[in-house]
Amino acid sequence: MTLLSIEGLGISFGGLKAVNDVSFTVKPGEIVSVIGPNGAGKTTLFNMISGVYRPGMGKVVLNGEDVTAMSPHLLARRGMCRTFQNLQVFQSMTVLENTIAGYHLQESGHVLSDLLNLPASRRRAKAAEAGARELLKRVGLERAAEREAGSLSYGSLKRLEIARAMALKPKVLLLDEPAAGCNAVETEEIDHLIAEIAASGVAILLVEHDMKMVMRISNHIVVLDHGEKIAEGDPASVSRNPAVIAAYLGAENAAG
Ligand SMILES: Nc1ncnc2c1ncn2[C@@H]1O[C@H](COP(=O)(O)OP(=O)(O)OP(=O)(O)O)[C@@H](O)[C@H]1O
Repeated sequence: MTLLSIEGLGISFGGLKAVNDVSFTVKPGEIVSVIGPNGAGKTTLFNMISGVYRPGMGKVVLNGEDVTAMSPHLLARRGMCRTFQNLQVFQSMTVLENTIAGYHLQESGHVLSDLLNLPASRRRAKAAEAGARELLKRVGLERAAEREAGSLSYGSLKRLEIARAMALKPKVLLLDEPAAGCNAVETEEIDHLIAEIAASGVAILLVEHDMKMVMRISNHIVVLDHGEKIAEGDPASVSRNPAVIAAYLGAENAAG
């Protein structure tokens, strides 16, 4: 069963086709990665899928519903959440407070009862805290709950960001470079976390530069070059695909 369907997505900036006619699907529990050389269009594609950019062409279909260009907030309510390449955690809040903030993104319409501190709002706050502690356990940060987020290692911050997105109980989780800036040990911890989240039935869509990680954890890989999808398949077939090898070598030669 397809959960997320990307159908012919494209966008141009000025005359440049940053992404052109890209299609693929993601199933529950599957880890799909989007790779490609610098400037291939990965971030732009992610931004279209997650409602940050309005596509010039094509559709994003989530659970059978056309959600193209829907705001990130509405997408989250329908079960699609994302993390960002640059960490979006609140550095001066505790790890627990940051995770609880994830829960509040989900809610609206409770402002008055929260201001008046009514019983229902106290119940919600308690439930959010219990849920947040549970999530922190899942990402291995339960013992850091009361620490200021700013004092965490980079790898822990990345895991905190995943915990915060998980507070929204996503069916699809979009991860933008979850291992960027992490050392080998931290990357492996994030590997395990992503695999565990996928095993629980969440569909994962990943943009990541760490090729070893991509090859280790992906079920399916979509390769972009100059905005076009040039290949897709399992890690083994993609890594020996001549078009993929040429794209990466071409990018290396251009850089060198
Ligand atoms: N807002 C924008 N306005 C104009 N051009 C843009 C914009 N965003 C991206 N581009 C261009 O679109 C192309 C694709 O960029 P994008 O950042 O999506 O690539 P990428 O694969 O994510 O690259 P990287 O691996 O370096 O992050 C590039 O040529 C880039 O310069």
